[in-house]
Amino acid sequence: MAWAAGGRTIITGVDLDVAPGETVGLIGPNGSGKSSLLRCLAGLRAPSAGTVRHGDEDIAGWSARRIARRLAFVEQTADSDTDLRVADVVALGRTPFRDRWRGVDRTDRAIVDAALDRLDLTELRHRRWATLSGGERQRAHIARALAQRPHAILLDEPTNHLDVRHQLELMALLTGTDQTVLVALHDLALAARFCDRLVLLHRGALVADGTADEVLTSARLREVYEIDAEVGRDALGHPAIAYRGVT
Ligand SMILES: Nc1ncnc2c1ncn2[C@@H]1O[C@H](COP(=O)(O)OP(=O)(O)OP(=O)(O)O)[C@@H](O)[C@H]1O
Repeated sequence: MAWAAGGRTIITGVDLDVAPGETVGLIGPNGSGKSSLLRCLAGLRAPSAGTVRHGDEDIAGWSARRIARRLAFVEQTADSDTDLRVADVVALGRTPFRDRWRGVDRTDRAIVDAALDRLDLTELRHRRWATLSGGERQRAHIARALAQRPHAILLDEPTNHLDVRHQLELMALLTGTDQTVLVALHDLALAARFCDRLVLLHRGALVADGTADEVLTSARLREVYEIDAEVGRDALGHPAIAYRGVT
């Protein structure tokens, strides 16, 4: 699949197959194409070559509602200018499943409550959006995505506003579901620890795809991120990267 914009090819020849239930970490430097690829996969951008398939079907021509019944997308700058309360924002995740004349029913409410609980937002459910911190908003957007009960969930840097506890909780939640997860992350150690598989983008191309040990090598970090780093394990045996500096 490829995607071009502004007279430039931004995603070039990416061939990516994600198995049901897999948690894939999408990594790569600033501008490598992670958000662009996620937008194509979410049906927000049409590929200039190739196809995006969900299951066996090409999603070209699918309505936004049909896509939202299959997959949820949490964008990086997913800020909403709204006066809604937290629970109402999360309930927006049920919109693709409601017909026009029916309000939120008991099933929807139970799904919203469960999503609020999983993101540690139950106490904030009545708070107005404008009063939330950045991390609380980020968690509410993720809860909204979970309320869609999607087959697949795409997340663009979902941990960038979260404190360490909420980062760990979110990653455990994402890897603990049977949903297919594709998550763009800048924190390589977090990606290595929690994802089944890492996909590395560089200048719009897929340059490595495999386990963390296969993808995160000193040589590749030097080549792609232009950093001098040592890849190893921390005292607990989790993946760790020691950064010496830039090359
Ligand atoms: N609509 C557009 N028109 C022109 N160029 C674009 C457009 N969208 C993205 N780009 C460019 O494509 C490249 C990839 O951008 P993208 O946002 O996908 O990168 P990224 O890997 O998500 O970066 P970051 O880590 O900084 O979020 C960048 O150079 C960006 O400026």
